[in-house]
Amino acid sequence: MQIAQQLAAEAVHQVLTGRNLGVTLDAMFSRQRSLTPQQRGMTQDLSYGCLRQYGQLQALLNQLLQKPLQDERLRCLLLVAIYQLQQARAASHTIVDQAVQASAQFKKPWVKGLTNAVLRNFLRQQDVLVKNIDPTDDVARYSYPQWWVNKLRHQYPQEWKAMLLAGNQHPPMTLRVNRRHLSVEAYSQQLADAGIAASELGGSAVTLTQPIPVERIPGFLEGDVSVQDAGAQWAAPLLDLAPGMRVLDACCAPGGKTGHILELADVDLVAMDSDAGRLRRTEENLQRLKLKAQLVTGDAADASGWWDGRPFDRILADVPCTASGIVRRHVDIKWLRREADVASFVRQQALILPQLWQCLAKGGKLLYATCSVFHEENQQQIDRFLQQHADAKQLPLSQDASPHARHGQFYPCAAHDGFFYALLQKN
Ligand SMILES: C[S@@+](CC[C@H](N)C(=O)[O-])C[C@H]1O[C@@H](n2cnc3c(N)ncnc32)[C@H](O)[C@@H]1O
Repeated sequence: MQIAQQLAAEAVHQVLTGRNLGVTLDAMFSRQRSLTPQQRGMTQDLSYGCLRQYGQLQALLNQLLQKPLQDERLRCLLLVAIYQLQQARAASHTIVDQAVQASAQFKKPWVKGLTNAVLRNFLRQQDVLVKNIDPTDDVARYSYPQWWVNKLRHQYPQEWKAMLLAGNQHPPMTLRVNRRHLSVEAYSQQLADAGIAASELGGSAVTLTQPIPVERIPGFLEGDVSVQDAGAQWAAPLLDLAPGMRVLDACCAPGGKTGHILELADVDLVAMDSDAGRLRRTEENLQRLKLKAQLVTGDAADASGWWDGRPFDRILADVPCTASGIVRRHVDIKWLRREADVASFVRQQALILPQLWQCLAKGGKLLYATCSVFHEENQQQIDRFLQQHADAKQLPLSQDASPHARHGQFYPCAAHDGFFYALLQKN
């Protein structure tokens, strides 16, 4: 699987130069049409794994080098190979040989020798190298940027470590059963009949013990289920929907929560997003679920461009955010985000929220949602909004869905990603 090692190294390099991992892999796979599903799967596993542990891998590699490498692509190849050696899923000599051969592409006389020496030294000294990692080096210890560790340590003096570690786990595959089609119990039975181990998480959520390709999920193509993290599945029930309501799903794409809203109640739904491409994915999702909404392309920060003036009874504001709560699914976010991005998302959210508020009917409810764990985007944003809007009050959340939630902040844990929900009512 030399090709997977090389492609993963290239994908890691692309992420470290600022590109999104999913987009990078999609582009790679569409260029390399001859790859087998196994090769694609392995490329994905290696690039996700390497970025998940990047801080630690980097600290290990640095101990093995006498001076920093100038060639970033070579550095990424070594990081991927060290990750593979740590995982020990293939014979170590094969991993080393593949990396040595791959390093020939760098066309420098010393490079094969260096690759061979670094990786063989790693194998010989692995345990000592791990022990020698400086315990005060947070980046190496937790594999997050320093500013991220500092922020969480400051904002969550009790929980920060558990939150960082939860973000480094492999995410489970969780499904949402379309209860318009069948009950959770009936679907669990279908899974059991198909020999797929799973457990019910409450509400409409069922987690598979082992992730499987979507095409193999029973009833997926028929719209019986969708893939959605359990934390994201709280949004639609929190909206407290009733048939006939006029509902706005703002920042809806790719439509995970849009489908859930329509599964729960016969509402008149407007689903809007500024990204026309992502909105098409919302449309495809609704087609699969056989549900209908009015899809609108528009800027949530400027309601004059898309709102017809008729107030909404319910609004879901699933605003753009740092996505700091979902890093176990999107490992690249840890390395793509910069500290200054937090303030920039806070500014966007602060523009969107009052615009959506004016579209809400008196007595109506707006659910503000992020998939972030940073306070600035969450309760601090809401506190500022409440100070500026005398007609708004924050309601307690009716659902106590998770033992890992407090005051609307759902902490990332084994069962769900990190989310924040604030339910506001207009007086
Ligand atoms: C967190 S994602 C939404 C996820 C979606 N609600 C779901 O459950 O599948 C945020 C979305 O906000 C959209 N967005 C960002 N800025 C926006 C704006 N100013 N107006 C409308 N949509 C925006 C992005 O295109 C993105 O689709």
